[in-house]
Amino acid sequence: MEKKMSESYTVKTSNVMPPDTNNHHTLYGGRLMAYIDDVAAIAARRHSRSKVVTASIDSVDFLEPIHLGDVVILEALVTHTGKSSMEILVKVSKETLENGTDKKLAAFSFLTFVALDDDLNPLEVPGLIPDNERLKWLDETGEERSEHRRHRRERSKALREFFATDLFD
Ligand SMILES: CC(=O)SCCNC(=O)CCNC(=O)[C@H](O)C(C)(C)COP(=O)(O)OP(=O)(O)OC[C@H]1O[C@@H](n2cnc3c(N)ncnc32)[C@H](O)[C@@H]1OP(=O)(O)O
Repeated sequence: MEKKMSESYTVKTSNVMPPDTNNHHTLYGGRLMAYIDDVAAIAARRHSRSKVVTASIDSVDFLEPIHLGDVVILEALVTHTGKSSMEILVKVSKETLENGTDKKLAAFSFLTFVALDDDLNPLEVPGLIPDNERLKWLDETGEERSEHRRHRRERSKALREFFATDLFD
Protein backbone atom coordinates (compact mmCIF):
# COMPACT_ATOMS: atom_id res chain seq x y z
CA MET A 1 0.00 0.00 0.00
CA GLU A 2 1.17 3.53 -0.75
CA LYS A 3 -0.02 6.92 0.43
CA LYS A 4 0.48 10.42 -0.93
CA MET A 5 3.02 12.50 0.98
CA SER A 6 0.40 15.24 1.36
CA GLU A 7 -1.78 12.89 3.42
CA SER A 8 0.61 13.27 6.35
CA TYR A 9 0.95 17.06 5.99
CA THR A 10 0.47 18.66 9.41
CA VAL A 11 0.63 22.32 10.45
CA LYS A 12 0.98 23.69 13.97
CA THR A 13 0.69 27.45 14.53
CA SER A 14 1.40 29.10 17.90
CA ASN A 15 1.77 32.56 19.37
CA VAL A 16 5.12 33.19 21.00
CA MET A 17 4.15 34.25 24.53
CA PRO A 18 6.31 35.40 27.48
CA PRO A 19 6.57 31.92 29.13
CA ASP A 20 7.98 30.55 25.83
CA THR A 21 10.85 33.03 25.72
CA ASN A 22 14.32 33.39 27.20
CA ASN A 23 16.06 36.51 28.55
CA HIS A 24 16.67 37.67 24.95
CA HIS A 25 12.86 37.65 24.44
CA THR A 26 13.17 34.95 21.80
CA LEU A 27 11.64 31.47 21.69
CA TYR A 28 13.55 28.89 23.76
CA GLY A 29 15.37 26.35 21.58
CA GLY A 30 14.10 23.55 23.81
CA ARG A 31 10.49 24.73 23.44
CA LEU A 32 10.90 24.78 19.67
CA MET A 33 12.34 21.24 19.76
CA ALA A 34 9.30 20.05 21.72
CA TYR A 35 7.01 21.65 19.10
CA ILE A 36 9.06 19.95 16.34
CA ASP A 37 8.73 16.50 17.97
CA ASP A 38 5.00 17.01 18.56
CA VAL A 39 4.10 18.05 15.01
CA ALA A 40 6.34 15.34 13.52
CA ALA A 41 4.62 12.67 15.66
CA ILE A 42 1.24 13.71 14.28
CA ALA A 43 2.52 13.52 10.69
CA ALA A 44 3.95 10.04 11.40
CA ARG A 45 0.66 8.86 12.93
CA ARG A 46 -1.30 10.26 9.97
CA HIS A 47 0.87 8.24 7.57
CA SER A 48 1.03 5.01 9.56
CA ARG A 49 -2.30 5.19 11.42
CA SER A 50 -0.49 3.42 14.27
CA LYS A 51 1.40 4.10 17.48
CA VAL A 52 4.77 5.74 16.82
CA VAL A 53 7.95 6.57 18.73
CA THR A 54 10.71 9.04 17.95
CA ALA A 55 13.79 6.96 17.07
CA SER A 56 16.10 9.89 16.34
CA ILE A 57 16.25 13.59 15.62
CA ASP A 58 18.83 14.81 13.14
CA SER A 59 20.45 18.16 13.85
CA VAL A 60 18.11 21.12 14.27
CA ASP A 61 19.38 24.17 12.44
CA PHE A 62 18.20 27.35 14.16
CA LEU A 63 18.46 29.91 11.36
CA GLU A 64 16.60 32.94 12.73
CA PRO A 65 15.56 34.02 16.24
CA ILE A 66 11.79 33.87 16.80
CA HIS A 67 10.72 36.88 18.85
CA LEU A 68 8.11 37.41 21.52
CA GLY A 69 4.86 38.33 19.74
CA ASP A 70 5.79 36.48 16.53
CA VAL A 71 3.77 33.58 15.28
CA VAL A 72 5.63 30.30 14.80
CA ILE A 73 4.43 27.94 12.08
CA LEU A 74 5.61 24.33 11.87
CA GLU A 75 4.89 22.25 8.79
CA ALA A 76 5.59 18.52 8.88
CA LEU A 77 5.25 15.64 6.44
CA VAL A 78 6.65 12.18 5.86
CA THR A 79 9.45 12.49 3.29
CA HIS A 80 10.83 8.94 3.13
CA THR A 81 9.91 5.52 4.45
CA GLY A 82 11.78 2.31 5.22
CA LYS A 83 10.10 -0.87 6.41
CA SER A 84 8.83 0.41 9.77
CA SER A 85 10.60 3.78 9.89
CA MET A 86 9.43 7.13 8.59
CA GLU A 87 11.57 10.20 7.99
CA ILE A 88 9.70 13.42 8.79
CA LEU A 89 10.73 16.89 7.64
CA VAL A 90 9.71 19.74 9.90
CA LYS A 91 9.99 23.20 8.43
CA VAL A 92 9.68 26.09 10.91
CA SER A 93 8.72 29.61 9.82
CA LYS A 94 8.14 32.76 11.80
CA GLU A 95 5.65 35.44 10.91
CA THR A 96 5.22 38.96 12.23
CA LEU A 97 1.47 39.37 11.88
CA GLU A 98 1.50 43.17 11.86
CA ASN A 99 3.69 42.96 8.77
CA GLY A 100 1.67 40.23 6.91
CA THR A 101 4.28 39.41 4.24
CA ASP A 102 7.25 38.94 6.56
CA LYS A 103 7.32 35.11 6.79
CA LYS A 104 10.81 33.68 7.15
CA LEU A 105 12.30 30.21 7.38
CA ALA A 106 13.50 29.97 11.01
CA ALA A 107 14.59 26.33 11.39
CA PHE A 108 14.28 22.86 9.93
CA SER A 109 14.93 19.32 11.00
CA PHE A 110 14.55 15.72 9.91
CA LEU A 111 13.31 13.19 12.45
CA THR A 112 12.87 9.43 12.27
CA PHE A 113 9.81 7.77 13.77
CA VAL A 114 9.13 4.05 14.01
CA ALA A 115 5.59 2.64 13.73
CA LEU A 116 4.67 0.12 16.42
CA ASP A 117 1.94 -2.50 16.70
CA ASP A 118 -0.13 -3.08 19.83
CA ASP A 119 2.67 -5.22 21.30
CA LEU A 120 5.12 -2.36 20.62
CA ASN A 121 6.97 -4.27 17.88
CA PRO A 122 8.01 -2.40 14.70
CA LEU A 123 5.14 -2.38 12.19
CA GLU A 124 5.39 -2.10 8.41
CA VAL A 125 4.36 1.34 7.08
CA PRO A 126 2.82 2.29 3.71
CA GLY A 127 5.19 3.50 0.98
CA LEU A 128 5.09 7.05 -0.38
CA ILE A 129 3.68 8.68 -3.50
CA PRO A 130 5.26 12.14 -3.97
CA ASP A 131 2.71 14.81 -4.92
CA ASN A 132 5.15 16.88 -7.02
CA GLU A 133 8.78 17.10 -8.19
CA ARG A 134 10.03 18.85 -5.02
CA LEU A 135 8.55 16.15 -2.83
CA LYS A 136 9.91 13.48 -5.19
CA TRP A 137 13.40 14.93 -4.67
CA LEU A 138 12.94 14.73 -0.90
CA ASP A 139 11.89 11.08 -1.14
CA GLU A 140 14.72 10.15 -3.54
CA THR A 141 17.40 11.81 -1.38
CA GLY A 142 15.92 10.17 1.75
CA GLU A 143 17.80 6.92 1.17
CA GLU A 144 21.13 8.74 1.41
CA ARG A 145 20.09 10.47 4.67
CA SER A 146 18.92 7.12 6.00
CA GLU A 147 22.33 5.61 5.16
CA HIS A 148 24.06 8.41 7.12
CA ARG A 149 21.88 7.58 10.13
CA ARG A 150 22.76 3.89 9.86
CA HIS A 151 26.48 4.78 9.91
CA ARG A 152 25.98 7.14 12.85
CA ARG A 153 24.13 4.38 14.73
CA GLU A 154 26.97 1.95 14.15
CA ARG A 155 29.43 4.50 15.53
CA SER A 156 27.16 5.31 18.48
CA LYS A 157 27.18 1.65 19.58
CA ALA A 158 30.72 2.16 20.89
CA LEU A 159 29.61 5.31 22.73
CA ARG A 160 26.71 3.34 24.20
CA GLU A 161 29.12 0.99 25.94
CA PHE A 162 31.21 3.94 27.09
CA PHE A 163 28.25 5.83 28.59
CA ALA A 164 26.86 2.70 30.27
CA THR A 165 29.48 3.18 33.01
CA ASP A 166 29.67 6.03 35.53
CA LEU A 167 31.38 9.14 34.10
CA PHE A 168 33.60 9.45 37.22
CA ASP A 169 34.66 5.78 37.45
C1 LIG B 1 6.79 10.46 20.39
C2 LIG B 1 7.83 10.31 21.52
O1 LIG B 1 8.20 11.23 22.11
S1 LIG B 1 8.41 8.71 21.86
C3 LIG B 1 9.60 8.87 23.17
C4 LIG B 1 11.01 8.86 22.72
N1 LIG B 1 11.36 7.67 21.98
C5 LIG B 1 11.54 6.45 22.55
O2 LIG B 1 11.35 6.24 23.73
C6 LIG B 1 11.98 5.33 21.64
C7 LIG B 1 12.95 4.37 22.33
N2 LIG B 1 13.53 3.44 21.36
C8 LIG B 1 12.85 2.32 20.97
O3 LIG B 1 11.74 2.03 21.41
C9 LIG B 1 13.53 1.42 19.93
O4 LIG B 1 14.91 1.70 19.92
C10 LIG B 1 12.95 1.61 18.47
C11 LIG B 1 11.48 1.20 18.44
C12 LIG B 1 13.07 3.07 18.00
C13 LIG B 1 13.75 0.76 17.49
O5 LIG B 1 13.67 -0.54 17.99
P1 LIG B 1 14.68 -1.67 17.47
O6 LIG B 1 14.48 -2.88 18.27
O7 LIG B 1 16.06 -1.07 17.35
O8 LIG B 1 14.07 -1.97 16.09
P2 LIG B 1 14.82 -2.37 14.75
O9 LIG B 1 16.29 -2.53 14.89
O10 LIG B 1 14.02 -3.50 14.18
O11 LIG B 1 14.57 -1.08 13.86
C14 LIG B 1 13.27 -0.73 13.45
C15 LIG B 1 13.41 0.43 12.50
O12 LIG B 1 13.84 1.58 13.23
C16 LIG B 1 14.97 2.15 12.60
N3 LIG B 1 15.78 2.73 13.67
C17 LIG B 1 16.10 2.16 14.86
N4 LIG B 1 16.83 3.02 15.59
C18 LIG B 1 16.96 4.15 14.85
C19 LIG B 1 17.61 5.41 15.06
N5 LIG B 1 18.28 5.68 16.18
N6 LIG B 1 17.53 6.34 14.07
C20 LIG B 1 16.85 6.10 12.94
N7 LIG B 1 16.21 4.92 12.68
C21 LIG B 1 16.27 3.98 13.63
C22 LIG B 1 15.66 0.98 11.91
O13 LIG B 1 16.49 1.44 10.86
C23 LIG B 1 14.46 0.22 11.39
O14 LIG B 1 13.97 0.86 10.24
P3 LIG B 1 13.24 0.02 9.05
O15 LIG B 1 12.21 -0.87 9.70
O16 LIG B 1 12.60 1.07 8.22
O17 LIG B 1 14.30 -0.74 8.36
